[in-house]
Amino acid sequence: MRMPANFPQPAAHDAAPYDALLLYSFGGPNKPEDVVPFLRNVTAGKGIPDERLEQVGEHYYGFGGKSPINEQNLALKAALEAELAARGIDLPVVWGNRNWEPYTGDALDELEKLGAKRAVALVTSAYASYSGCRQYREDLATTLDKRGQLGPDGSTGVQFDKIRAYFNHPGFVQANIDAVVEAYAELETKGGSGADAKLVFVTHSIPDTMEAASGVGHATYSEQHLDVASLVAAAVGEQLGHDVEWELAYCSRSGPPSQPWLEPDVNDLLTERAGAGLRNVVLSPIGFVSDHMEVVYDLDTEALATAAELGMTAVRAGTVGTRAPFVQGLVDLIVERAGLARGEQVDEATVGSLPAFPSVTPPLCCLRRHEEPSGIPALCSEDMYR
Ligand SMILES: CC1=C(CCC(=O)O)c2cc3nc(cc4[nH]c(cc5[nH]c(cc1n2)c(C)c5CCC(=O)O)c(CCC(=O)O)c4C)C(CCC(=O)O)=C3C
Ligand SMILES: [Fe+2]
Repeated sequence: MRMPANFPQPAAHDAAPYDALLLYSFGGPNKPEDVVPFLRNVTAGKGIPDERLEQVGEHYYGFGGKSPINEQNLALKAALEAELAARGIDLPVVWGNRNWEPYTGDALDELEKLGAKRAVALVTSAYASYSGCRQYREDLATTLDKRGQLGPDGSTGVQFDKIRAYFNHPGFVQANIDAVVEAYAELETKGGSGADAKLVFVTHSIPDTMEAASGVGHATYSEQHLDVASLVAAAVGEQLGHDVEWELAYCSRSGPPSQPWLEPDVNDLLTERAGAGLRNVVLSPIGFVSDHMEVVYDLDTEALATAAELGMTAVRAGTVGTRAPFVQGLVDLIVERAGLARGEQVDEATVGSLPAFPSVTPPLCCLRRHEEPSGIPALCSEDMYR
């Protein structure tokens, strides 16, 4: 499939009816004392074994107790502000996180200070699953509820809409293509051979139950990744002038060993392929929008060490971060969502074989487990209790 060199740029638009943008992320610790309370926030009631938590804590301590995620979100916020300003769109950007400061509630305080009545939310997760979709929508509803701002009909202090899952938006895909092409060049400078390299896409593993539940009303989490992967591999192959063999692998599994999660783990895949003679690898972290802890630890520290032990030449491609096609694409998505909110016909740009995902999610969309409504309300859906 051919990717457009320049995906279409809409004319400058108003973002009405929105009066603010919520940049909504995961959060991460800023210093060693934050690590344990942060992990408690993340894992509240999720049955992650203590062993795993200690391990994950060590990953953070190895980086001075500080995750790169907060600075990256500030950089994304600045890039979004610059792109909005360049298009003449007056939309203040407010940042909030599910698991660390500034918390969702801090963002709601700020939105109130701005006098915002209707905000559009952008979550820093490109794919739809419980972790990247409903969990954010539940957190928003729960936080409003605690403030007495969630009415039984879903009416809220500030009203929220959300941009759709953007894994198949041309901006996100183009930014990944650019990053992978650069990684192939880097592989050559390290003495590797791009023509012999395998392109290994990597994303966050999730439990099989969460994968199954991610497919209500749309393709599942892994199917979304496979679509992006095949597009990126084909476009990279075209630019490099040779076929690119690729596979999808997973990282950052947690949970008890008895619980099945998506596989293969990236380290296991590398080990197996090395046995079959593979010597050159490009890792492309398509599952992550920036270089946060999973990327700098699970890939740069662990997977690259595995590759080195196996005698491979390996490089890790960049994440989309603040690359221009990605940031421009996000602003296109905000403009698109505003058009939908105004009841206009809009062009929902996509690439690949999957349709644009719904921005108002259908009932039972992206539950943690199949067909088990959690009883937790979730915003930006057709039915907030399902
Ligand atoms: C799909 C997915 C994304 C990608 C989408 C997205 O980007 O949002 C993501 C992102 C992130 N996950 C993060 C951190 C953690 N995730 C954990 C645990 C879990 N993640 C899960 C899934 C995902 N997680 C799941 C199914 C669990 C099991 C518990 C549960 O069912 O919820 C745990 C607990 C310990 C552990 O088990 O690892 C931690 C510390 C950070 C912050 C990193 C930083 O600080 O830089 C980020 C961005
Ligand atoms: Fe996670």
